Amino acid sequence: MTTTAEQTAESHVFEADVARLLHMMVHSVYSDRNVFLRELISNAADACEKLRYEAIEKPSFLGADAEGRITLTLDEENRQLVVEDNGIGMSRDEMIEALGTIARSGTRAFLERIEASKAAEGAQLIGQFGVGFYSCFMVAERVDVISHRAGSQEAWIWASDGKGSYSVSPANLAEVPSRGTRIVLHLMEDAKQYTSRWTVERIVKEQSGHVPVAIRVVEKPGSEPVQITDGSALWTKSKSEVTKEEYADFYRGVSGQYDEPALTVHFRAEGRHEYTALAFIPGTQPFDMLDPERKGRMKLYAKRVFITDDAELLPRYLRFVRGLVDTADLPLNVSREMIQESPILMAIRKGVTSRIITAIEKLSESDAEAFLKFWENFGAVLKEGIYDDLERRAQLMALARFRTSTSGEGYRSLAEYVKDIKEGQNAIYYLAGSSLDQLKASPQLEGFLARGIEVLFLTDSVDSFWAMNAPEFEGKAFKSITQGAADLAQFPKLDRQATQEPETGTMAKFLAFTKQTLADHIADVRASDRLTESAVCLVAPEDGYDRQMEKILRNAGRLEDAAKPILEINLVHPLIKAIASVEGDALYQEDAAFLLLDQARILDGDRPANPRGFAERLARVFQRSVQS
Ligand SMILES: Nc1ncnc2c1ncn2[C@@H]1O[C@H](COP(=O)(O)OP(=O)(O)OP(=O)(O)O)[C@@H](O)[C@H]1O
Repeated sequence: MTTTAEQTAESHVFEADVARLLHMMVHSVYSDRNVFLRELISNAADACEKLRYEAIEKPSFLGADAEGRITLTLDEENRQLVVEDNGIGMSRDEMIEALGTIARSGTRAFLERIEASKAAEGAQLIGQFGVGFYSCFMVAERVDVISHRAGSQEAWIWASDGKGSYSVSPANLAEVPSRGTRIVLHLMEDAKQYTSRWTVERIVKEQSGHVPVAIRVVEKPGSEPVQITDGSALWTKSKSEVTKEEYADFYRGVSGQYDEPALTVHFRAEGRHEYTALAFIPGTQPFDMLDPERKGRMKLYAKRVFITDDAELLPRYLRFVRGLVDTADLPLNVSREMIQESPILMAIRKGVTSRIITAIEKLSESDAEAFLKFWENFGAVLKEGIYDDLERRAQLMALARFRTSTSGEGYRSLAEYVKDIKEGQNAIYYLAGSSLDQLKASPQLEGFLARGIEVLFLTDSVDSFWAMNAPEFEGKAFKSITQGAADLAQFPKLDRQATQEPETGTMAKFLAFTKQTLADHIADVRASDRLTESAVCLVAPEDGYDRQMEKILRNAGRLEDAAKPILEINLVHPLIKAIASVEGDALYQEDAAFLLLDQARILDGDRPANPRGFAERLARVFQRSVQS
């Protein structure tokens, strides 16, 4: 650094989330420190690829130095490791943006989860997050980033000890690379092994052997560079030439995850469109998978030139897939915006989607255990396709697995449901809600359990949407058991003794009284055949939304006035019989009617509509029961 540069160094404070991430990294729960090298190499390779892309429009960016290159210089004496690339480089503003903030969505939620977790689980979470540039502070007590953006007449030095602030100062052009980024790691005492050629070479080959840019090592300052990987792109090889380990290494590089892929799909399409796709389904769930803002991360290459990772190469319901597509059909000088609308890309998207779904289908047939693990990780996202992708709806429904009233700890497919369906049953019954325990305790379920009729338990928020829209599976419509009439009378109860005919006269009067009393709150009161143990429950009217869908829409502020529900009453329940038999005490019966309604609300996980009124009525009824 020159004297002038030091004088003009500005100090900046890290954004709060960066400071938290750095703190965690340094006091680290994360034990595999080697990953910092992969993160830096991956950024360097991305920078080389971005340069190739920008140079299509501005060939002068390449000058006489066209080939992308990453150089690792080891300096044992000064305990330094330098990672240098001749890629696109960063301007001052880009540096401040990229190395002082975290742009990724879901970061705050991630940090909270990790801070609340135990050490071992935390380590795993960090792995899933993809620690990025900041991971170098696991091994370095100080980091200098010297960067020269292609085409710019300025270069900048970013420096930090990772403890809360960093400085940015202009660099002397004569002392910096003509283009690209040099990252100098001043290694901690206990990280000096990263100046050993043997160690570094081993880690690089293991973690980054297939990045598409050649990597060289300079054993000590002044030595000749030795190339250790050739930058040949793995996806251009044929499947038989690639080992499982090579695929796994490549997957880790492209996904930023540290696990094994659950499924690898690698193929070359020929004919109308020519392209190669290499796609992976991760073995574990990324921490931000359900984040609706989360983008897909399939990279698009054109003849091995990286174009963008923003090309929507897959439908949203496959956003957990990682990988790339390389095509010879796109002209390199096409703009990113035009790429989005290109018919070639649409054809590729269709082709890759089909191959991935077919691979998932094959997995479901060949390895039930692996498939269920996949389903537990990604089923909730894949199900969005049942709603979104009409063309593949039937295929996706066939893949779907569910907890049901008869599945126990296991899962059931819709085909299994239909195979075991009761004689005369025309619907696939479902119950939607936010937790399995709550669903299992639902009063609406009782009559179905008593008759041995299977009910799907739907706990993902996307479920209510597709279940309402999916017309049918193998000729059976989907029907929510919290909506409309249950029509269960035609199915005998498993335990026939339980049924008792209610006394119609008194009960009819009681039903009519309740209906009149609660008229402002409910659409109807009727005798229920879906209840066996509970006294009451609420269901939604036949047309409109079911109870869960109403809740989702209301919580999202998208439903002003929910339809009035229907109160169903179990006429053989001792409580109902007792209340109905108290004739001539209108105030008591009115209190009881309101309390029954509130009880049904509570059973649905809601609160009494008027807590004060509820408390007063409850007090009166208690008092009466003690006095009488
Ligand atoms: N060698 C480099 N050359 C140019 N830009 C770089 C370089 N290293 C980092 N950057 C910039 O810094 C940003 C932050 O890097 P970081 O590794 O933290 O996250 P990322 O690469 O965006 O995300 P991920 O690690 O999940 O892929 C990069 O997106 C890039 O813009």
